[in-house]
Amino acid sequence: MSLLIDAIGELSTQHLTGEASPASGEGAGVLRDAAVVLDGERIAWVGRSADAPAADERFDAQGRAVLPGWVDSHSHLVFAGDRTAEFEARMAGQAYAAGGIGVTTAATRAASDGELRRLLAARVAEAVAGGTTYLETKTGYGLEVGHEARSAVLAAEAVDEVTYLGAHLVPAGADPEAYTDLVCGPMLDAVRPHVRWADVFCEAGAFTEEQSRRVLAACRDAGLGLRVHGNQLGPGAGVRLAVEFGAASVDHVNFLDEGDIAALADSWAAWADGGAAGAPGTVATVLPACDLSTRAPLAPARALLDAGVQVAIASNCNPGTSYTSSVSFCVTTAVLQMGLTVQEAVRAATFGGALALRRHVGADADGQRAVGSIAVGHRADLHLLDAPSATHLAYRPGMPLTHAVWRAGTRVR
Ligand SMILES: N=CN[C@@H](CCC(=O)O)C(=O)O
Ligand SMILES: [Zn+2]
Repeated sequence: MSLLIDAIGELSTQHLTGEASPASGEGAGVLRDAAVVLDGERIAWVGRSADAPAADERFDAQGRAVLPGWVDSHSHLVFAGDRTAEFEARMAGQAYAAGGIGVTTAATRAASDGELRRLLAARVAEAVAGGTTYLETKTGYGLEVGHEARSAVLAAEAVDEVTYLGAHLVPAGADPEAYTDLVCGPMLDAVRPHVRWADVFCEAGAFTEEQSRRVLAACRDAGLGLRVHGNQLGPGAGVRLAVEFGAASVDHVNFLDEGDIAALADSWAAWADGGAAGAPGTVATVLPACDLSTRAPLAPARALLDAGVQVAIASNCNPGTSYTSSVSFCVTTAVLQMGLTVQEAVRAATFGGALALRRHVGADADGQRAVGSIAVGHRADLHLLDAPSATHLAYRPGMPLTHAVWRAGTRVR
């Protein structure tokens, strides 16, 4: 069954320069008076409305804007409980500290499988309703072999990509070195069949550089892709470790020095913008909602882009630092407060997220279609705004602009 989405006022393709998009013949960026044909789960055609082929059905976009669905490459959705009191204390001037993770860990361990499954499904539904079509989430509120494995299993049922974050916090009373051994050994073995990625919170109050290095090495040796929570609460080793280990992404990046930015930029030196040649480097993932909720200095997204670093924007939805899955809100904030243009922010929240999850091109070894950009053969993940252009995301902050969402060719909102 094919569907022609016609009369699109503005189409943000975000596809790579040089990548085939035969119908349009244009490079990365924006098409006006456009149309897209979906065929099953894939995009079959992209181009001008006037040239659109016939399809089984037609949807009239009535001049509205279409973007790729948001690719949310950083969230922590497997949790129970609430941290309102901690948030209120923070708004009264208290600083965020990693220890709050322990509160959520206790509530999560106490929840039944059914309760966690219900909470997770509701959170995924909220994300989709806001235009997210591809979603990563992490373990990290189990912090014990059985509970981490349970979180991984439940996450794998509900989202597209699962990350093992046993190295989120050393549980109260545990010896840090012995806990790191557990994360690198029995816990990793239990979680491994259910996850594609591993992450470590390399920060004061969480895991030291040496402990983080051990976790990254063990998880790399187990065949997992790597990600790092780094430089969130202060300067530190997270960014450099991420680059050294070839991590796909380092996330937060609030406290960077020139050397950190140079290391990230160097990681992209061999990557051609065409995406066909050279290995991608380490994406810098910024989390604007988290920065606001923790009253942290905003991550230097503008400086990172100017240095040639590929940037992603993600929600970091979690009960401690960022209790929102609204990528639209994050994009708005990146434009209004981080100095990105609208198209830079849209790209970071679509193509950038896909790059951070290494799902940005073609069909990979898993046979999965590319996400995060609109090009022939890619997965048909589209976000139709109730607005004539993506600029309205920043021009009309906070307004409910998600009009329709297609995920793998199916209308989900
Ligand atoms: N920084 C580490 N982890 C989460 C917060 C987790 C929590 O406080 O519950 C984050 O990405 O912000
Ligand atoms: Zn996080």
